Amino acid sequence: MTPEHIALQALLGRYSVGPRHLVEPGPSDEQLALMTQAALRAPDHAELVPYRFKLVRGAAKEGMAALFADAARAAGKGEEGAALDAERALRPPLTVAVVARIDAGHPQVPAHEQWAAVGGAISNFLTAAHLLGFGGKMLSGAKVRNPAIAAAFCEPGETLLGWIALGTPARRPAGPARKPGPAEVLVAWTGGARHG
Ligand SMILES: Cc1cc2nc3c(=O)[nH]c(=O)nc-3n(C[C@H](O)[C@H](O)[C@H](O)COP(=O)(O)O)c2cc1C
Repeated sequence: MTPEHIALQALLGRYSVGPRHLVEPGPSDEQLALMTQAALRAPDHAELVPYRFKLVRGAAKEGMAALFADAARAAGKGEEGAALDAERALRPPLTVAVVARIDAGHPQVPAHEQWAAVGGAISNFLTAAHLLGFGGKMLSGAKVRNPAIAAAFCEPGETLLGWIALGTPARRPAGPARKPGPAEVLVAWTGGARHG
C-alpha cells in the first residue's frame, strides 16, 4: 500500500467517540496546532476563516461545568440533570468550543458557503485528531442557545455551534449505524440528457 492508501484507510476508520469514552491524555499544544492547521486546509471561499476554536482545559473546565449546570437548571432539568450536564463538561480531557463568525452581508460569499467552510474545518480538525491517535465528537444541544453560555463563548457577531470533546479513546468506537453506502450518495447527473 502506498502512503496515500494508508492515510485514506485511516480516514475511513474515523468514527466519533463520545465524551463517556474519552480518557487522558488529550492532544498536546503541538498536536492541537497541527489539528488547527488541518482545519485551515478545509475549503473556504475567499479565505474568510469564519470560525474560531476556543480551548477549554484545566481550570476552565470548572467554569464551563458551572455554566452547563446553570443552563440545565434553567431548562428545568433539576439537580440530577445539572450534575449530568456538569459532568459532560468535566469528563473529556479537553474540549474545543466552535464558534462561527458568519458575515451575512458579505458581497461575494453568501452565508451558506461560510457555514460550509465551518463544517469543513470541524471535519478536518476531527480527522487530524483521529490520525494522531485521539478520539473526539462534535456535540451541540439546546445549551448552545442558552444566553449565558452563548455570551461566555462568543464575541459580538459570533454564533456558538457547539463543542468538540477530545481525548484518548478508551475503546474502539461502535461505528456508524445509519450511513448510506457511496452509491446512494454519488449519483449520475442526467439533467442535461433529460432537457437536451
Ligand atoms: C454541528 C454539529 C453538532 C452536533 N451535535 C450533536 C449532538 O448534540 N449530539 C449528538 O449525539 N451528535 C451530534 N452531532 C453528530 C456527531 O458529532 C457525529 O457526527 C454523529 O454521531 C455521527 O457519528 P460519526 O462522526 O462517527 O459518523 C453533531 C454534529 C455536528 C456537525
